[in-house]
Amino acid sequence: MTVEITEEPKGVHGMGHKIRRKEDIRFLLGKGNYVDDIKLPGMVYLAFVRSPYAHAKIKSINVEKAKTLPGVIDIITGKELEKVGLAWIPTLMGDKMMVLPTDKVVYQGQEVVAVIAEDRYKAYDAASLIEVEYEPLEPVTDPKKALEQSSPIVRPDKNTNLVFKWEAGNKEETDKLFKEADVVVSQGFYYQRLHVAYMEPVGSIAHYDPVSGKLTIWMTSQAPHVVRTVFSLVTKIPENKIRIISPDIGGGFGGKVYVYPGYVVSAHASIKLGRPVKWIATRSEDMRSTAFARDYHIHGEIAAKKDGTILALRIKVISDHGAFFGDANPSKFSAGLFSICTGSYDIKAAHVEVVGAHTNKPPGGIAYRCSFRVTEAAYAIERLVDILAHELGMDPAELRLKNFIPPEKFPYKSALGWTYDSGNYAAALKKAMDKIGYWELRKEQEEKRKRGELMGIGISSFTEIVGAGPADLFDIVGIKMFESAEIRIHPTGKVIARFGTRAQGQGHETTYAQIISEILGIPVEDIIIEEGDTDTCPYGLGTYASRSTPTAGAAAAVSAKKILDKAKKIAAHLLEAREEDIVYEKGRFYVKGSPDKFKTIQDVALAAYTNPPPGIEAGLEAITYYNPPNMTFPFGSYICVVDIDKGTGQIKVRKFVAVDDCGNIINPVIVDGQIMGALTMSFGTAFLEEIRYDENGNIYGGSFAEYMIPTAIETPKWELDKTITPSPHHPLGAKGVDESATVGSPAAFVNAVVDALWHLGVRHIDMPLWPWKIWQILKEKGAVSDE
Ligand code: PCD
Ligand SMILES: [Cu+]
Repeated sequence: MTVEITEEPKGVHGMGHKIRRKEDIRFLLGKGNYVDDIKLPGMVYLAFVRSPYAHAKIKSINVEKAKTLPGVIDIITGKELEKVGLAWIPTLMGDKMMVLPTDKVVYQGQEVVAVIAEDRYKAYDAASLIEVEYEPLEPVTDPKKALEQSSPIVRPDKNTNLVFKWEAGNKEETDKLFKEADVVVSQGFYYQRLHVAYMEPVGSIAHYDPVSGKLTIWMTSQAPHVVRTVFSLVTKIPENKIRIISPDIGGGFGGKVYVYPGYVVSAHASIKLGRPVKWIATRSEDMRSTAFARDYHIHGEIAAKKDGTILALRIKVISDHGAFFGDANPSKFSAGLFSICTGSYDIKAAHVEVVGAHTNKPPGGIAYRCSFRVTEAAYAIERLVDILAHELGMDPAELRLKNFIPPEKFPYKSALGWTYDSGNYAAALKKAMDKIGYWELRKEQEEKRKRGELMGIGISSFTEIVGAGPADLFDIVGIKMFESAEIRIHPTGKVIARFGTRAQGQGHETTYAQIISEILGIPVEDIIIEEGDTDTCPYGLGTYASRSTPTAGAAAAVSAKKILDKAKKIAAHLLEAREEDIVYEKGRFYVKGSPDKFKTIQDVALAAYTNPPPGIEAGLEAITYYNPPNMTFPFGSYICVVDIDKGTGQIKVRKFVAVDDCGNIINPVIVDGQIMGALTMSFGTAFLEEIRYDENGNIYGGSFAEYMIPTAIETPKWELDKTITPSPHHPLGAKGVDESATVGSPAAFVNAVVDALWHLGVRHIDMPLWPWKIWQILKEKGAVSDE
């Protein structure tokens, strides 16, 4: 089935309707309920002393002055946590991480001592009075150096900086094809370290009730259930005595999957003091110490025939994980889903090798809008394909069209082992080319080049992989990656539905309601969606990696269908007919042949409680734990046009067309909003953002003064379009979409800039493409104009 997109809601507002987000009223009126909005009686505040060094021994901690400051309640060190077994906790990747250090610090900005005081200001004042004596140690910030024999060792509990070695594919076959190839293109790329820079910094309020023994934690978490399980296992507090509530979240973008020391220390402090303890990171604390993204040193090679047929792909990566291996990947995938790097192309063989290293930097490596390292993969293949086209003197669009997996080959088994569910790559690229007027632009470029003007066109035809995932392949700390949906219809036909996911701005309150509405014919206004409370919601793995629609969306559809089955029986009873004779059409049941005499879903709901048929239990509800049979593979083609100023190196993105395909669409405005947001974020990646460290481990880019995120002023106009290739296995034919544009677009930007400069002998420039970098290159190539 293909869902039709409609402007005007048809009444019940099912799938494909451009309805406004239900949750926005609350946000627009300033009535959102974020962690920092919550104020409990008797609440106290926690602040951290943080390390100025990237690597240092802690010689002593003197808290005497701080203790005497009025309003200070308690001071907690790593030694205290060690006594209760909380100085270290497990990470989601099977590593462990320090909550507070006992002997040495391993990155700048690391939490060292916690202070609890009557208010936030007193807590920070007291923190500034704590004297920590350090003995600086030699740090290592370059992952390549970290892997050398002579490197300082980051971790006190390990004797190597090697985190893992991981490979996929067929090395022999790949090497053989490389030998037979007419052309081999190779290139190094550094995908820089980024911060997700959500609006709301991370935080928590822990509230331990000594009478009931229940620990409630409000937490900025994208995955509250998993965090509860881990907390229970670590603290030995029974899981039903821990309640984690993720209230409204001001953006997560992968950064809130991680478990931060503040969550753990606030919980410990609340248990110890018997009072609610609030911890909210400041903006710069958040930028400096919470999970980063990317930091991949990629070396890629692609082998092809003279006519442009791609044969094989070989990629080696060194990934920088900082002090702890804190990615939130499924446990079998040390390098996430990087093995999607064969992209949209029919490539015979491929081999990938990823080596992870510890450095004296904050941990993380979370999926920042990347579905587990898919961003890095798409960037690598889309840059390589573009370089190959330029090297062969072929048009980059034509080279892509020649090598795309053809529609008839789906389901397609990739050289690195994924089974792509559906796709039509040529259709998306051709649509983008038509929309932007590709061939005219190429002509314009040629003419401009003759006049010495710099104009570039960049394409990216990416394939995403989202919807983790089939439970036999995917787990987080051993918990299988299913997803849940519980739908309950009250006697008056009003609905509450609860999920194991947790939106951070994606609009689930609207789209999940649309899915239920689509199947049960109940108006969206009558459906309340609840997420993020582990006491009330069914167990789920959370929202990240664009998995909610593929998994929870599917679970909602299955639950709604279960309800429909029961509703039919009740309708048959009410209409005094046989169940086989009942016809169902969006919210109405009637006996075959007499559509005028019908019962509505609301009539049925009432009867479910007041007049259930004999032998059928009362109530109308269903729950599903959905295990997806496969991932979904959204895709798209993006084309970017840039003009470069020869005097300043300034780049202007003149035009950007994005054609996306996420299968059937639940809410077209939400999907477009998501794509525009993700394009804007990647515009920041390509042109502005980077977190860097010097060799002493000092951070650059640790505040918004140095870390430039795009504002409305720099952001180009995005022109969007769609093709629709439904997923064959998803009950609604939908695929995830949220990360597509961050996955797909960085290569389009860089390809456009390099395309403008290729004739000057430029093959690659690492992001961010700052004007001074471009200007320096122009100067080197003798192309700067003095005008
Ligand atoms: N076909 C289709 C698909 C989809 N949709 C829609 O859209 C949305 C989305 O979805 P998805 O794709 O499934 O996704 P999710 O899961 O929900 O989400 C997640 C994502 O999401 C994004 N987006 C956003 N937004 C906002 N506002 N905020 C935030 O935070 C955020 N984040 C980001 C990220 S980063 Mo990661 O975590 O890194 O992994 S991942 C991610 C929702 O509402 C839904 O329903 C529709 O409609 N249709
Ligand atoms: Cu992601």
